[in-house]
Parts: sequence; structure tokens; C-alpha cells
Amino acid sequence: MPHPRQDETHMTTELPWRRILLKLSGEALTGNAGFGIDAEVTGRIADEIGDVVARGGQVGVVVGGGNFVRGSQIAASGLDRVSGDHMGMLATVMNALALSAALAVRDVPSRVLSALAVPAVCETFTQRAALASFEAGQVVLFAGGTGNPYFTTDTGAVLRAVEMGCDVVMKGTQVDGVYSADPKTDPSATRYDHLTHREVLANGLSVMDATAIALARDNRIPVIVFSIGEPGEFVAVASGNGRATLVTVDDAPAA
Ligand SMILES: Nc1ncnc2c1ncn2[C@@H]1O[C@H](COP(=O)(O)OP(=O)(O)O)[C@@H](O)[C@H]1O
Ligand SMILES: O=c1ccn([C@@H]2O[C@H](COP(=O)(O)OP(=O)(O)O)[C@@H](O)[C@H]2O)c(=O)[nH]1
Repeated sequence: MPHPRQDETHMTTELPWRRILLKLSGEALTGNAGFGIDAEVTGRIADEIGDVVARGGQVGVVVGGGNFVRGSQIAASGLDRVSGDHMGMLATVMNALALSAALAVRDVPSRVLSALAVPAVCETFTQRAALASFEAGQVVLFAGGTGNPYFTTDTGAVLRAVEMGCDVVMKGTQVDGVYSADPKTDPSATRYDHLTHREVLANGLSVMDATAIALARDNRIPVIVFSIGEPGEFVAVASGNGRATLVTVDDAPAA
């Protein structure tokens, strides 16, 4: 991992990454119920985000919506996919509002910007507004994924990371890294410390969707996969430690 650095404003940060895009799965906000939003769990994540900000990090968050609804599940039940995806994107808005509220009670300033316009509830995403928020020291909560059906919040996370000039995407998910197979279904799966985007794609390692990984590869954005369910792990990973898989660009010519 890179060493601590100075940013353009010469503000020293003790973190190896200056601007971080944290992708949180919707499930990250659920407690034992396995559905919806658990205040305690959401508060613990807000604490960790506040901790990273206090250490000099700029944090943008893309939240998923899978704790409420996924468009593919709606489609599987025989309903219209696009309506399902709209419902999924609205679920991400709910999660972003919950996280914003949890940050507010901890005096961590944040701003919710949604790619799907819901003007009575939050502001609509523009690159300019988001960059201004980063510069003002706010945590930027990107809701609504990409704003388009048939996409995922993983792709939304990489897209925002590219647009915002983030140094890294950190995917906080249910497992502690990328494995040779899905560890939830294959107990013999082995974990990688380091992979390239090309290896993730070539081996069909589906911890993140292929569109998202390809976009990260094409824009040379490293991706770190870690367990958000493990208390303290976001702070550890953002500090260059922790248990995670680091996915970086392979500069070798294609075979
Ligand atoms: N090769 C793999 N390595 C790690 N996890 C994998 C792999 N293949 C599938 N998975 C599964 O992918 C899940 C994360 O993907 P996804 O459900 O899209 O996450 P999220 O909801 O966090 O966006 C993990 O919980 C894990 O069960
Ligand atoms: O750009 C996007 C991002 C998300 N979604 C919808 O929102 C749901 C929730 O997002 P995701 O499944 O990525 O959430 P996560 O698994 O991270 O909780 C998806 O299933 C899609 O239905 C969408 O249509 N476009």
C-alpha cells in the first residue's frame, strides 16, 4: 500500500489514501434482523467514518439498497424490472438518509446527493456540488447508484470514484476479501491478499460485478474488498492495515 502523503493543499494526512470512496452494501446497515436499518449498526459505521475523517481522510460513500429491495428480485417475482430497479434506487436513498442522520448526531458534516432526483428529500447529484462538499470537509453520501436501471451500486461506486478523483474504492461487504470461489457456498475457497483487475475478471471472481471492475481497471482505480461487519475494519483498512484483498492494475501487456 502507498505511504502517507500530503495532498495538494499541503494538509498532511496520516492515511495512505487522501480521498476514499467507501461502497457499503445495504446489508451492512442491517442488524440481526437481516432486513432494513439497525440504528446501532449504522451508528457504529458512522463512528468509523468520523474516525477516518478525523485522521485527515475525505470520504465519499455509495450505499447499496439490498437490505430493502433489489431490482432482480422484483423481476424474478414476475414484476417489471425497471420498476424494481427504481425501487432499489429509492432504497439506497433511504439508507443514505439514515447514514447522514447518524453522522449528524456525531457532529460529522455530510451531504446526501442522489443520482435519482428526489428533490423533496435531498439534493440531486452534480459533480460540481459533490466536489465542493469534499473541499468543505463534508462526507458525501452518493445515493441512487448511477441513476439508471440495470446497473448496480458497485458500478455507481466506481463511477463516482472516477468522477471525484478518488484514490481508492473500498468495498465493505459481508466477506473479508476476494476468494477463489464464493466462500459462503464453497468452504474450500482460499482468500487472496492481492489481485489485479484482470485476474478478477478472467477468473470470474464475482465479489463485485464485472462492469464495476472493468471501469476501475480502465481508470486505474485500486479496489479494496473488506468486511464491513467487522468492527474497526474500515478504519484499519483506510489506515493501510486490516484484513482485505487489494486489487490493483496490471501493467503487463496482455498475453
Ligand atoms: N470470489 C469471491 N470472493 C468473495 N466473495 C464472493 C466471491 N464470489 C461471490 N462472492 C460473494 O459476493 C458477495 C458480495 O457481493 P454482493 O452481494 O454484490 O455484495 P454487496 O451486497 O456487498 O454489494 C459476498 O458476500 C460473497 O458471498
Ligand atoms: O445504478 C443503479 C444502482 C442500483 N440500482 C438498483 O438498486 C438496487 C440496490 O442496489 P445494489 O443491489 O447494488 O445494492 P447492494 O447489493 O450493494 O446492497 C439494485 O438491485 C438495482 O435494482 C439500479 O437500478 N441502478
